[in-house]
Parts: sequence; C-alpha cells; structure tokens
Amino acid sequence: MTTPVAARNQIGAEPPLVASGLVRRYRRSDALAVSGVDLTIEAGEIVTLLGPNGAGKTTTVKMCSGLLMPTAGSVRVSGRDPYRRSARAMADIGLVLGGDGGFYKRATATANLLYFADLAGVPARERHDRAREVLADVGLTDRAGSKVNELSRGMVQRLHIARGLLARPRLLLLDEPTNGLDPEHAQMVRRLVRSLSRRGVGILLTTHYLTEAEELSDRLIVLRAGRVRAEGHVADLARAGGLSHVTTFALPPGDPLAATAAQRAGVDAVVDVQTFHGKDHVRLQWRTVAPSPESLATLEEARARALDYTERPPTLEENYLALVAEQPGVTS
Ligand SMILES: Nc1ncnc2c1ncn2[C@@H]1O[C@H](COP(=O)(O)OP(=O)(O)OP(=O)(O)O)[C@@H](O)[C@H]1O
Repeated sequence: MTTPVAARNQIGAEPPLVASGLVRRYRRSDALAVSGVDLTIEAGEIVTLLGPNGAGKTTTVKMCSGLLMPTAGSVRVSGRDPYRRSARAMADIGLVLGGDGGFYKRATATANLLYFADLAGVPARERHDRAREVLADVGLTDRAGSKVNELSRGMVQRLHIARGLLARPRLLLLDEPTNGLDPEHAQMVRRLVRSLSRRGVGILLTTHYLTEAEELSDRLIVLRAGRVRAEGHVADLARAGGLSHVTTFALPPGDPLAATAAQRAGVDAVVDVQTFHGKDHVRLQWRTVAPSPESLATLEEARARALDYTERPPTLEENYLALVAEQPGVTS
C-alpha cells in the first residue's frame, strides 16, 4: 500500500533531508553534543526531535541547516550539500531558530522581510508579494508596518517563522516554534505546519510540548545525551519506554492504602503519590502485564474503595519520561 508520505514523495526526486552519522563536538568540550544521528525526512513528512535540555536537538537542527558544520557525517538537502552554500541549496532550507536576535530592530517587519527575501534569493519582483504572504501565514498582516522593537516576544517569534518561509523551502527546520506563543497563536502555527506539510514541505521540529509533538508528528525521535534513544510513532515509543499500562486512583489524605500500594506495587510499577485538591492521587505505571499477587491484591482493594479508579494506556509524556529517565543498565 502507498502511504500518503510515499505518494507525495514520488513527485520530488530526492528527499528534503538525508543526514547520516551526524557527530558534533564543540570546542572546549570533551563530550559529544551529538553522536551518530541518522535522519531522513521525506516530502510532506513532519519529524519531531524530543529530548531533555542539552540532548542535542538544536545542534542537530543547525547541522541539518548548513549553519553548523558536523564534526563527522553528511547532510544532503534535496540531494545537495548545504555546506557548499549554493544559492539553490540555501533556498531549499527554511531555518527558524527564534530568540531575540536575527532582525534589525528599528526597521519594520516588512523591511526586515524584504531584506531577508533578497538574501534568500527571492526574485526582486516577487519580494513584496512574498513578504505579504508570509506575514499573513503567521497572522501578522496588521503589524507589517511596526518596527520589530515594537512587537511582543510572541510576535517576534512568529516573524522568525515568516522569515523561514520566504524562499518557499522544501525543508523547514523549526526549533521550538511555539515557544512563548499564546494558545491561539500556537494553534495557528501548528495549523500552518500541517498545511506546509500537505504542500510537500519536509519539516523537522523540536519541541518540549508533548501534546504538540503527538498532534503534529508523522515520526518522533527521542534524543538523550546526543544519541537516538528511540524513534517511531507514538505507539513505538510506548514499546520503547517499557510501560504496559497505567492505573490511577485517589484516596482521602493519609489513607494507608497509598503507602501500601507504593510498597507492594513498587516491584512491578513506577509509583507516584501526589497530594492536591484535598486527596492523595496514586499513579502506578506498570512495567509488566503480569503484576505480582501482592500488586493484584492492592489493586483489588483500590478498585473496591478508592475514588476515580482508572486503567488506561500510558500517555506520550509518561512514555517519554520513562525513555529519558536515567536508568542503570539502559543503553543509549
Ligand atoms: N556553542 C556551544 N559551545 C559549546 N557547547 C555547546 C554549544 N552549544 C551547545 N552546546 C552543548 O551541546 C549540548 C547539546 O546542546 P543543544 O543546544 O543542542 O541541546 P538541546 O537539546 O537543543 O537543548 P534545549 O532543550 O535546552 O534547547 C549541550 O551539552 C550544550 O551545553
């Protein structure tokens, strides 16, 4: 069967991104920031890099963009080496790093975009239309004439995204694109990402928002300490995280069943007890589908008298946290 991504990919020859064996060592650092990452993005595919602070996500994004030379490994964007910096290769890449810098603050949003359109090789007769188009894409049409230093942080973040779209790239690299955006504009950016993907743009994004990752991604890659810890769809991460299911229930504060559950189920499950809204909330994340008789007896008691007893599959966040936890014996 032909998948939608495969169908879209038949149109273009080379995938938007093929990165092989990426390694990066920063100067004055012994540890490798990124160590042996392979990454292919097909046309129209949305791939999300997840990982704790310092895992190597931004470093990977920068290496894929032609901005940061890999210590080892290779990058091809639509079959071209971005480090040769040909105009064609650069026009295929939209890089959005966000942050406070990157614009002439006393110039208007439009003036900045016209300048960056020139740099991105947009034909002179198309620059104004293109600037208007990308401002509309990110909902900044009414701020086109505002100076950048008059824009809020969230607006500047959206202007970064607009800048990344100017050349209509085949590969869009978005480093935490919704960071600092209000919910309405974060949703607008997610809608934009989906619509770009439908137009065949390959998208690599990083985020710390797991619901965003789950909602947007065709594929997730979890990095830890510069290496790929797990890769695949949400269900694949569930398997890699080693959690089978989750039981939750609530008890009146101080009910001894919370301590009993922690003690008895601790062998089979990750146990978490938190007190809020006047109750002890117990969460048991099972690492086995066959809990011990002691665990089962505790569950039986909880089912009989605890409040809000539920059994459910683990969320992406629970799987992710299990994956990135520093567990002795887990190889990365
Ligand atoms: N310019 C630099 N010089 C030296 N070390 C760096 C530099 N940039 C990043 N590092 C180091 O490389 C590692 C990976 O950093 P990177 O910014 O890629 O992580 P990240 O996953 O994007 O983190 P975050 O979620 O905090 O944005 C970290 O240990 C970081 O300290």
